[in-house]
Amino acid sequence: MKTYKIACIPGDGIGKEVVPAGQEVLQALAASQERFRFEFTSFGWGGDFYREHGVMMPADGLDALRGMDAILFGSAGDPHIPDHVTLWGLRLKICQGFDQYANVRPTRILPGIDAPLKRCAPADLDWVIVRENSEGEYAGVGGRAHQGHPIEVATDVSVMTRAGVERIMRFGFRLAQSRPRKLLTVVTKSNAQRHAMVMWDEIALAVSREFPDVRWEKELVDACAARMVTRPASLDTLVATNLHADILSDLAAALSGSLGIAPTGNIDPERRYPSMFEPIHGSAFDIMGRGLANPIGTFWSCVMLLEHLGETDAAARLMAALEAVTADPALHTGDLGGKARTADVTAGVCHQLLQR
Ligand SMILES: NC(=O)C1=CN([C@@H]2O[C@H](COP(=O)(O)OP(=O)(O)OC[C@H]3O[C@@H](n4cnc5c(N)ncnc54)[C@H](O)[C@@H]3O)[C@@H](O)[C@H]2O)C=CC1
Ligand SMILES: CC(=O)C(=O)O
Ligand SMILES: [K+]
Ligand SMILES: [Mn+2]
Repeated sequence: MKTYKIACIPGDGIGKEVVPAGQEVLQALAASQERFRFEFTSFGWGGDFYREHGVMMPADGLDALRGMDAILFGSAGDPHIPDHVTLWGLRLKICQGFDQYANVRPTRILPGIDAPLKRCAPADLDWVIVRENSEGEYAGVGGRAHQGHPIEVATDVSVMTRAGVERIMRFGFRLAQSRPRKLLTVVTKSNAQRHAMVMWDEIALAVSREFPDVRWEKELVDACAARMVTRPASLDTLVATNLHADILSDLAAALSGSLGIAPTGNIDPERRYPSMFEPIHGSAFDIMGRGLANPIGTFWSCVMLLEHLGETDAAARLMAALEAVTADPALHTGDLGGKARTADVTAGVCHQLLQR
């Protein structure tokens, strides 16, 4: 029997609630079959670690993760530490350190979920957003000088490289090609951003020639946001920059019912390093520590983790189990208008798995 080594990094806030829930569900899945087992290693990195050691994770933390088959992540973000310190000290350190350049964010309206768009049937919203995850607006390049003085200056420079854009475009086209509609929307802003985004468009055109069977189009990001609301069925696969896709994917999650359902994979497509799976939401300061967090986004991220490991049957079983749970309004958490707690939803999914 195979053993997969999984690193669990709950991080902060509701990450500490949803990652253990994800582990419980993966454990139930493993117990229900004979093909594989999991060996979990938990890392207590994040805000508490920062208070004790002055850093979000140890300097050699990446070495501890390097030999893992995958990483299950919660959230970086603590109410008492600046957000840029927590995010850069943990999540971005891992994403950049392991060059997880493709961030994949599927969105669907799951069974039983009351999504907010009145003219959008569940079948009308089935998207995957591919987010560039290594450079662009979150390259980390910039600086601040003369702090507090009237002449203070601060920059966050968006950096795009030909290599970085080519690889994410190729990933986006390949993903679009693997989906039934073979349709890719390249999100851009090349009217106002006249250098890097123009290169982005040119590279999209060049890479498109490698995929003659994929229909593709360009859409400016502002219009794309509107189109997600007015014509959701016209979209399928999207590729966008780090910042654009960050914002569009929270919108996508909300349009599908809640930020609490949406999953993501921070993928190294070349498999040089472990990939990292997490719900797209953050620490949710307003509900943390109370057992109210929706764990579905984490469970769906576990489905993506299993697909990445090549365990497609197990992934499909877990997806079916969590869809059976969303179909039952008695198992909806507060973000979905229900009264269930994290533990109820988790028990519900485990129960489904043991039945299947
Ligand atoms: N990948 C990561 O580590 C991320 C970290 N963050 C960090 O998290 C902190 C809080 O950020 P916010 O902007 O407030 O975003 P957030 O995603 O934590 O919360 C936004 C809203 O959605 C709700 N929500 C989110 N996930 C939920 C769930 N699973 N169940 C029920 N309700 C849920 C929250 O209660 C809140 O009202 C910040 O420090 C931010 O930097 C934010 C996003 C991603
Ligand atoms: C940090 C953040 O908002 C994200 O990873 O989506
Ligand atoms: K997260
Ligand atoms: Mn985000």
